[in-house]
Amino acid sequence: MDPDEFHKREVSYIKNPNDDPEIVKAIDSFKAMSTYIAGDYEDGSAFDKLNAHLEEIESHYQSKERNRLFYLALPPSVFIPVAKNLKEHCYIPKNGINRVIIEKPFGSDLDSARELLGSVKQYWTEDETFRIDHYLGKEMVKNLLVLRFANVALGAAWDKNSISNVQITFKEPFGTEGRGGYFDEFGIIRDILQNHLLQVLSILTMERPVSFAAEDIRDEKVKVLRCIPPIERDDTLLGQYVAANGKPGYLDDDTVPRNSVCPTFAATTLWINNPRWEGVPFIMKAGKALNEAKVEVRIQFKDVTQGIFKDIARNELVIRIQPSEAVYMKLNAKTPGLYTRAMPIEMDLTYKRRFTDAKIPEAYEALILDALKGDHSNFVRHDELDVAWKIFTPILHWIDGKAGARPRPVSYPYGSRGPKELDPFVTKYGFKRASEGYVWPVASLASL
Ligand SMILES: NC(=O)C1=CN([C@@H]2O[C@H](COP(=O)(O)OP(=O)(O)OC[C@H]3O[C@@H](n4cnc5c(N)ncnc54)[C@H](OP(=O)(O)O)[C@@H]3O)[C@@H](O)[C@H]2O)C=CC1
Ligand SMILES: O=C1O[C@H](COP(=O)(O)O)[C@@H](O)[C@H](O)[C@H]1O
Repeated sequence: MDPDEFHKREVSYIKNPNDDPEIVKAIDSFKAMSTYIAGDYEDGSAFDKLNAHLEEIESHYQSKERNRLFYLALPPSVFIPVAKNLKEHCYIPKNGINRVIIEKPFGSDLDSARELLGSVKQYWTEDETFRIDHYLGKEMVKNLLVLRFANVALGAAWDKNSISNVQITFKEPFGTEGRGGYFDEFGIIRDILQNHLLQVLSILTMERPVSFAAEDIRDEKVKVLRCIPPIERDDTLLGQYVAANGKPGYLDDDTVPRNSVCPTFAATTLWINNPRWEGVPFIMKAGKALNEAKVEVRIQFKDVTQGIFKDIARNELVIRIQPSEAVYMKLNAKTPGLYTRAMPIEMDLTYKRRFTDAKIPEAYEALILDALKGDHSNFVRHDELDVAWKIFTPILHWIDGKAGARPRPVSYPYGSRGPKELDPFVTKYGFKRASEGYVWPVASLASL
């Protein structure tokens, strides 16, 4: 492929470059040459092909000085050699800026992540390295910082005194669909919880950063993550989907090893040992082949003290990351009319209705632009990764069978909400379904 094609492919992530002079400047200052997608190199000849590519790029750009951004989405086996080759063949040593965006997996446990980090560091400095977690580019994840720190009302209730429990949920309505071979090595915890959901959790719970500077934000994220002890087995529920509703089970995927006990669903509760969050359960749950596509944060506030109101619904703040971004707060209000009766209502910010002409950027679009600008705020720092692996490694080793027999996930039908054990699991941590009897939108009061 003509190396200029790489640039086009990279820039094509940014949908409307001409809308904003800053974006045009950032793109012009970089000729991002290389988008290595894992799929391009998945066969055995991966390394040879990459070498050929690098030579091609090298000869094409030899005489031209330009800044360079490399995007590496590669299987671990070729990752380090490529990082090394890029440094040796394509690096601009003088008067140029070199940056490398790296995709997960960043290792598979604490030791392997440290080894990987160490190897990359031999060639690329922390300043040049952009570890991407595309959840950090999602509009609603970026909004967390503003919601939390630009609203005194929310800030005042953001702690153990007001909050009973928090759920961070990822649901996908499809299974591995022939990609089970890849998935089976990782499982749902490495695929979703250890990175995407933990990133959401850290922004949700960190203290206010001194400024919007990347290091100030990342310092606060690391600080709160360091307060989280490794996940306990008793705080974990693992599931695997089975055939139902005419859809195949996980083990029916030909690329999945027979009798695999890889979890395709996990719910796990994290605890934050600091004065703000002590005792508040943070339940992360993620699964494939579930009943819907949804990623949300559900913050459930405590019950009102008994007295004038009994059996009243709890307040809940829902931050829906996708699909259809929304923030809604469930409150109680008087039903209109002559009598005083409380009913749950919602204060609703649905983006499509409120921001009718807004263009919400794709996560990758926003992040690649950040990398072009050299802004690390929404990329994962090395110590953040280290502490994330500290939290998850013991439970992963248990699941991998490194601490005795491998745990067997409970089964759940394709297209369901998850294992039947899920509702007792979340109830154990104080979750009470606030929506029982909740009608939205309310068409008629008489129906209530
Ligand atoms: N802006 C908007 O679009 C707004 C929409 N609404 C709508 O109002 C309705 C109520 O809102 P909301 O509370 O968010 O949604 P739900 O009533 O679907 O409640 C969601 C919560 O209850 C759990 N849950 C769902 N079904 C069951 C079940 N059968 N048994 C036990 N637990 C269950 C879910 O768990 P899990 O996630 O694990 O399935 C989740 O924690 C929804 O239809 C929502 O779309 C309300 C306000 C604003
Ligand atoms: O990183 C991953 O994320 C996707 C889900 O991303 P989203 O932007 O569609 O929410 C998931 O399907 C994939 O398994 C995982 O590797």
